[in-house]
Amino acid sequence: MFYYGGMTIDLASAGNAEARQAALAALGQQTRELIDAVVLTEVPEDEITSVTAELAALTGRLRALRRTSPQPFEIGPDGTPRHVGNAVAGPVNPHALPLIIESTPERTVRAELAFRPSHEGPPGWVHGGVTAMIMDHLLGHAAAVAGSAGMTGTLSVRYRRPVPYGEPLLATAEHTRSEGRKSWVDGRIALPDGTVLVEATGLFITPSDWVGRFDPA
Ligand SMILES: CCCCCCCCCCCCCC(=O)SCCNC(=O)CCNC(=O)[C@H](O)C(C)(C)COP(=O)(O)OP(=O)(O)OC[C@H]1O[C@@H](n2cnc3c(N)ncnc32)[C@H](O)[C@@H]1OP(=O)(O)O
Repeated sequence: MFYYGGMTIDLASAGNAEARQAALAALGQQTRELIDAVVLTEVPEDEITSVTAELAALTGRLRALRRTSPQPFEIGPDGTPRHVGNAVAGPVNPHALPLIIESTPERTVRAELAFRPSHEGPPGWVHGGVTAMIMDHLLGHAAAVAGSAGMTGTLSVRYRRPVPYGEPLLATAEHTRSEGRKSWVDGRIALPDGTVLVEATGLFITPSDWVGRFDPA
């Protein structure tokens, strides 16, 4: 079942929805590769102009039919959110890394990741807004798997060291406490040797009309 713009949709009756999502995910990945190719290209100007014209034609083909509502969203029985269109974790969204998040039996979360050249901020390093976005999402995911799915109320980020792109990193987060609809979550992005690069703390608030709707089994 998917929660979709206020409706619940039964996938079995949604035809080949999974095959379509797989095709969209492949398009998303190809587009990520395109973005990095654009950022890094050194081809001659006439080739850039030619590729730009081809991309304009391709864009027109995709625009021929457009959806007008959000992509489906669901929270699985273990509290894991799934939102294929999400800007951080959605496989069909080329803006997303995508962040692939695993939950531990203790309901902490972890994600191995590598930023891309298109995430550059300071020359040679990842943009601080991009790492904050990753932290926001991972902390929100940790709140959800702890049974406290909510919207970000506040996010505090401490940038301890510059973050490289193109290198394997590990992001982790854990729910620390809840009071009513408010939940606090801590997280970090670190090098494989454990050196912490970014630390974050977030307050997530469960909107009143979500209470009980997304409780994990
Ligand atoms: C669809 C299901 C999704 C599931 C999520 C998992 C997705 C995966 C991960 C995705 C992760 C990415 C996630 C994203 O990107 S979420 C996108 C970024 N965040 C937003 O857009 C949030 C926008 N704000 C709101 O929607 C509302 O203001 C919220 C829902 C936050 C509260 O509105 P609500 O009407 O419910 O609140 P209330 O007035 O009854 O107050 C209640 C209590 O909270 C306290 N308070 C209120 N606001 C703040 C604040 N900003 N800081 C500190 N405290 C605040 C308030 O003092 C009170 O405390 P107390 O007096 O009781 O002590």
